[in-house]
Amino acid sequence: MNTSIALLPAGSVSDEAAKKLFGNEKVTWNHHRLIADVFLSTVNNVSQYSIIPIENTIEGSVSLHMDWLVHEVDLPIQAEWVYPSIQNLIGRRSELTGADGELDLSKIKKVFSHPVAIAQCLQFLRAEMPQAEKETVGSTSEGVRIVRDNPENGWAAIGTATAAANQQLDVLASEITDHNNNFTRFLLVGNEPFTARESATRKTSILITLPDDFPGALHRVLSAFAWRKINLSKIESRPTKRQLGTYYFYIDIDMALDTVLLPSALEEIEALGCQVRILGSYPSFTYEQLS
Ligand SMILES: O=C(O)C(=O)Cc1ccccc1
Repeated sequence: MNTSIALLPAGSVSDEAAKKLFGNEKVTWNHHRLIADVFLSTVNNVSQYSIIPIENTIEGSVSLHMDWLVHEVDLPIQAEWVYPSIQNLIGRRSELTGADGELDLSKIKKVFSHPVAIAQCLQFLRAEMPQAEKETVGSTSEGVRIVRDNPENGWAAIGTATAAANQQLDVLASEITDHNNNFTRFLLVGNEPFTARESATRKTSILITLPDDFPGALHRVLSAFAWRKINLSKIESRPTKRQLGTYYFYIDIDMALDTVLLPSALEEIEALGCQVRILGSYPSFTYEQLS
């Protein structure tokens, strides 16, 4: 049977990244306009896995997606990998040329894209088309589709060169992100382990909620990892959504859950009165590993 995978629409960064992870595997792609539906497809057993962009070099964590992962669903992380986010300005050149026949970006009235893609290109937009309104949509490819369906409005989108080609639009400016070396970290979530590829690197993601009124609790949590020489690659606090000023900590650990020292570290943390939720223990792939 084919593996079925829910993800954002064809031509999105997620779509390109997904093809990199799955290579020549036989896969059925279930595309959705909204990330909520990408998650729900696996929750409802329509897909085996969902593909979630979770963090970006420029923008940091994608809060909406983190919130879905933590609060709305209970889908273990089965793999993570990184993929470059190369963004382009896309539209109809014929609609945006001046009397001299040159491309005139001051004719652009509105730019559509995913909020993370807009955030990656803010300086470019400010310098090149300060007049343009920005409108966020569910994915970069959705923005490109809207521009395709609405000619003669002076609209443009930020998206992949694949989306521009798919929708027969022009790349007006390529590689427009404000910083080079811009990568996005993707998660594969679902109930089945990912076995299509092997990686020597494994990671474990956990959520920790500290007990109330325990001065130094975070210090004690961190020292449970520190004295065992367990490396953490990320720690981020996010609101619990229950009361203003209460947080949980999202922690990525550079180690598989069954590595000797990790279970005892987590036991020590629970003994402090912390709640520990395991989000997954999974292989991690660099871009080079997938190329
Ligand atoms: O909208 C897309 O193309 C996505 O896959 C989400 C996204 C947007 C910007 C950078 C990385 C992922």
